[in-house]
Amino acid sequence: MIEEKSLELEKAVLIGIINKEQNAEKSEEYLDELAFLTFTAGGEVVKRFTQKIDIPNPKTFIGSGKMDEVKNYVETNDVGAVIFDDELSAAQQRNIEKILKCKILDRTGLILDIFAQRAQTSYARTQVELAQYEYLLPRLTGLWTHLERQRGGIGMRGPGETEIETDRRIVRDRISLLKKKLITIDKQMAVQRGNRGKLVRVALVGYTNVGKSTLMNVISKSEVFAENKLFATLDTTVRKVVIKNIPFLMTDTVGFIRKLPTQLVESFKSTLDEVREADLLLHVVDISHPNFEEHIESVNKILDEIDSADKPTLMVFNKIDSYTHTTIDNDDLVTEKTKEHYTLEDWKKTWMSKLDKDCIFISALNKENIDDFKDKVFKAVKKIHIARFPYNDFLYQDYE
Ligand SMILES: Nc1nc2c(ncn2[C@@H]2O[C@H](COP(=O)(O)OP(=O)(O)OP(=O)(O)O)[C@@H](O)[C@H]2O)c(=O)[nH]1
Ligand SMILES: [Mg+2]
Repeated sequence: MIEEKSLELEKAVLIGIINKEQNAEKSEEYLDELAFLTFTAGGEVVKRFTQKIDIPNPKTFIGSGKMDEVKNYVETNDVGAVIFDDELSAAQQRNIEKILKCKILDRTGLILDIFAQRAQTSYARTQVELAQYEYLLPRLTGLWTHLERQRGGIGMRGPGETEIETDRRIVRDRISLLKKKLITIDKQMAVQRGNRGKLVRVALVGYTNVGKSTLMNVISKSEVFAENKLFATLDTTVRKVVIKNIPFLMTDTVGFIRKLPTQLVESFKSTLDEVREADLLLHVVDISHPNFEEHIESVNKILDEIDSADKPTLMVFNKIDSYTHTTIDNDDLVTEKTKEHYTLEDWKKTWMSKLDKDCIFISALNKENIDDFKDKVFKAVKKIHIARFPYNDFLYQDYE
């Protein structure tokens, strides 16, 4: 496992940009998420910098004036890591490292670091390690190019070149070894999934930290680890659940995030197969999060990438207990009603008109509306169960 970029108890500075796609407010929200990621990785955010730029500087991402400002801060405040919200090229990362003389991470690197810290089973560790090497490979090339250029011309094929080649070869060998290892595990997992028989499979999906594991624990009386950090779950848990008289399988798995690194999506293929092979998705949403609609979009995008967007889906709006909204005074005739003024009832109406019965509002923590939730899951599972076991529907006589 490569863990050289661990952020344990480190002072960190965040850097984001403001441009046509993301205004100052959006940029701030993205940095909030980056701060939460940093906290999850064990770091402490001491300062944020933003810069208005449409086209990032190809050499240093941000402009030189801003870079001076950051450098000044980093030097006087003993900062250990500078974290960019956007993906840096290998060259940019190297250049910035030279200027700031501290650890430079981008969002992808940070997420990989969290996954590395949190992977428990050897299976999850193998998947993360593969993703880390895939991320490292192009950067390894970049790591050396400045030396190549310095040496220049004749004699360039000296030890530097050999070293890069050796390093690259080692990494490539490792990648192919890990891939082989994963193929073997994948096969075992596929057999395991096959052994589960024809039971209906339900998968909890959703953005990270929305309460999937908490809901799993409520429904299945299991004890999946849940906490207020991102990516608490990396491994998949499958439990047999019985509601009324139908048994089915419920899967809790890794949460999604905006711009989930492609390396991770690929190497977590087998974990995501649980989602791909599910008959029914429970898309859990944290309605108390100001960006929950964007979270839904990110999740849908990833579901689309893994060919699972068309599955029967129940939208589960969780954390209604902590939902808050801004109110407009009765005598205020100026303020326009926007989404931040929506009451929970407004949201219910909005989503019910969009999805009809395929949505439910609950609190997994306070067990609010859990009976209705179970009822909806039961009905959805029953529909699939009947289609699968057509001669077996006498089982449901009591529950028509
Ligand atoms: N207020 C409130 N908090 C909740 C509710 N459900 C879960 N939480 C909290 O939200 C946090 C995240 O819960 P998890 O169950 O770990 O979320 P998850 O979706 O499994 O997260 P990952 O595994 O990291 O993707 C924990 O601190 C929970 O206690 C809820 O209904 N209301
Ligand atoms: Mg979880």
